[in-house]
Amino acid sequence: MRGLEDELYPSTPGKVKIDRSHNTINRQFHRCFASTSTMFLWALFLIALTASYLSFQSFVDSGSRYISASWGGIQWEKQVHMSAQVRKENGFSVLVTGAAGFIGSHVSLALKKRGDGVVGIDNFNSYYDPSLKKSRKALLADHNVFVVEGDINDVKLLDKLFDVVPFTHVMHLAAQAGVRYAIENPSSYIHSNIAGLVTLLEACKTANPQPSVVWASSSSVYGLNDKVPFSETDQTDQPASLYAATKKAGEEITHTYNHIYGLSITGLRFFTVYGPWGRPDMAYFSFTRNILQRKPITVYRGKDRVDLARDFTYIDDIVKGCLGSLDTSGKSTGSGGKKSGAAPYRIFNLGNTNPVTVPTLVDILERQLKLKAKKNVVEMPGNGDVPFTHANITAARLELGYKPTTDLQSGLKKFVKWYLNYYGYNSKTTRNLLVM
Ligand SMILES: O=C(O)[C@H]1O[C@H](OP(=O)(O)OP(=O)(O)OC[C@H]2O[C@@H](n3ccc(=O)[nH]c3=O)[C@H](O)[C@@H]2O)[C@H](O)[C@@H](O)[C@@H]1O
Repeated sequence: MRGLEDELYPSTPGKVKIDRSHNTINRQFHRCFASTSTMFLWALFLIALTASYLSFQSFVDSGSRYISASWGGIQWEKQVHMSAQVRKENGFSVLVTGAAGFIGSHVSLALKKRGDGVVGIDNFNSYYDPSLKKSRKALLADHNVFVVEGDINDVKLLDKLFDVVPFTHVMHLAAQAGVRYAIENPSSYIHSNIAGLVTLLEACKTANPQPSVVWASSSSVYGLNDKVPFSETDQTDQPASLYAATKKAGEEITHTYNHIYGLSITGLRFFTVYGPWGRPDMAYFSFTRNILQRKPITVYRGKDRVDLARDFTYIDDIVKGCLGSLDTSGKSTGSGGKKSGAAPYRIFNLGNTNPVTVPTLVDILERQLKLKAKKNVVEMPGNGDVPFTHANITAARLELGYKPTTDLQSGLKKFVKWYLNYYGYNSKTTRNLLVM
């Protein structure tokens, strides 16, 4: 049997000339020494191998979730400058975080179209297909909006951005979204929704001038609240998911920065936003995909066979609410990290005020796709979901002029049209698919 020592030498007979003239003691000493050093070398080799494997793994992991991109340099600064240029009197220069995301891309485009300067930042993580985010980035580039690839936890990057542009506003939409995914990956919610938020607020507080901050909270903060419709003054201390808990924490954290540093803060509780360029992880999107691919969909149902319901809100209505919030945000009062007076702190529901059940959502999609869904109806798992949401939007109507105008049927029609076009269901294929 060949030992470790033998493995280091060629096994082909005749290739090594063995010197048999040594005496036995010498030979034994040599063998013993050689075998110890060989084992030592092997151990070193194995340790090095393991270490490089582990570091490669962590590189792959971090790379796929938060694509590390390079930034900086004259050309880069020029792009940031150009993108931030304001093209109307009293226009804003807005830093939009999560700009390659669903809501972020729509808001960025709307701001740019009305003459505000916009710079985006997005980490292009792989929570859902990053190619969709890249397509949104390309669309924004066509409209002269530059999206910086980077993470809101990158202090140096944020400082650099505030150095290059004196942003008047920050529209903070970067987040780890998704209610049920928190079971699988809790730390990503802490990374983006807590640590990232604090890093961003630190940069805002130190910036001179301080920007006004409008940011995305969530209807999920109402958690197990059963008083309908949900009002901003209702209790929000019973979150049903870690996602909701991080959004609720965000409301408290932003309050602190408003109180201590005089940052103007507006938190928007979005209610299940849907529409073209949407998020593939959401029910309306994944149902559409599966129905078209003739795959089954899972429809959750509440206790006692009660249907779940959501106050589904169309993206264009949400964009109007975001712009209205920026327009009415009022100024931050601090400078150099010090507050010099009270600044606005506001929270608004942005919903549709017309909850629709999940089976009705499926019915509408079936009609629009002209295909029957293969439904698996199962009891809602205890993984963070809530049975229904319903927004009271009185405050947003009064203060932001917010008035949703798109019902679920019309909104889904626009979504389906976009979906078929984006995923290449050309008219011929679509005609084939449109058979019940
Ligand atoms: O309003 C909000 O604040 C939240 O809205 C959505 O969360 P959710 O309402 O759970 O949206 P979906 O994941 O699209 O689910 C909609 C409904 O479909 C149901 N559903 C979802 C997925 C599925 O496979 N089957 C199914 O029946 C859910 O239980 C829920 O009742 C977003 O995913 C969150 O990021 C956002 O913060």
